[in-house]
Amino acid sequence: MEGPKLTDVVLLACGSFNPITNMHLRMFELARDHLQDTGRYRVVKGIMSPVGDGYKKKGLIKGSHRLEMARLATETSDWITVDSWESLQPEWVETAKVVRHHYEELPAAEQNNDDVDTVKYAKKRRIKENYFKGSSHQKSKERPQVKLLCGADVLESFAVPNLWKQEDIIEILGHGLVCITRSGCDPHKFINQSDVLWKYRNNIHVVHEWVTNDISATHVRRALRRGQSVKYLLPDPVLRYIKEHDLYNAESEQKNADVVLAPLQRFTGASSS
Ligand SMILES: Nc1ncnc2c1ncn2[C@@H]1O[C@H](COP(=O)(O)OP(=O)(O)OP(=O)(O)O)[C@@H](O)[C@H]1O
Ligand SMILES: NC(=O)c1ccc[n+]([C@@H]2O[C@H](COP(=O)(O)O)[C@@H](O)[C@H]2O)c1
Ligand SMILES: [Zn+2]
Repeated sequence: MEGPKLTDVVLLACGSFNPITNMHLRMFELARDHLQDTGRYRVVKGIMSPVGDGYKKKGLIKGSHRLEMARLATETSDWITVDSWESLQPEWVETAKVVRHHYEELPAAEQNNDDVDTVKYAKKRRIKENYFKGSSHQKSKERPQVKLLCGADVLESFAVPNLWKQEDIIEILGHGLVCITRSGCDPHKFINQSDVLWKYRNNIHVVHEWVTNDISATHVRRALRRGQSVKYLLPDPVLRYIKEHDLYNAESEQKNADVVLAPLQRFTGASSS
């Protein structure tokens, strides 16, 4: 007897990943379990998309280093990949456009082998096999859904004036969003208080992280500046890479210190001081 038809989903996480931490990786595992536990979805792939340097966030180190650390961190995963498209764009790209890009590009990308720079070949083959195994879209040629994966702080940032365009929020919610709880945030309350989020509430999956994990990249950078240990907060190969290139110090934290964050610049017309 055939079970219910599963909807294929690709999870897309956008962020600074400055640097990538174990919690960024856990987010994918938590989200996949949650979606698959509903009995409605099959998660075929995870994509991590580090933001470009044009985002201008304080302390944001070069995209090439953040990409490489993300690649090192995901080497042992057979379903989480790293994509460089966003970080290679000359200017900061709205997250809605990143979701659209992956939604439009995915089937083509899966059918040719030209993204070997983002995933090593053997790993790419495993992901491709997984992607097509028993896949509903293989027969129907249906595109998988691309759902944005984020922490509750990003969801709550939707309310920050001039940070997000309303039409972008609607486009993202149309695709669907998976939100991981984070200390200090109450996504259910936030959804209840926002008319637009309430309208799309069935497309928002809130994943409760019971083993509260407060790792933040800010904490990791601060500890590194102070010469404190960050071992076990991020994968060993990432830590080795950070040390080898001396990536985080007082100087790197001052990057973009006097610059307005790109979305605020774009949506208010503000510029650097
Ligand atoms: N501990 C956590 N719990 C839940 N979500 C998290 C956690 N850490 C990061 N995220 C999520 O991961 C994504 C990428 O986040 P980001 O690169 O900003 O990491 P961060 O740890 O929040 O860094 P920073 O402290 O520099 O803001 C965001 O969606 C963010 O909400
Ligand atoms: N309007 C928008 O599309 C918008 C605004 C703010 C942040 N973002 C994205 O959210 C992510 C947030 O990252 P941080 O939490 O590291 O700032 C980044 O990928 C950034 O591009 C998007
Ligand atoms: Zn953050």
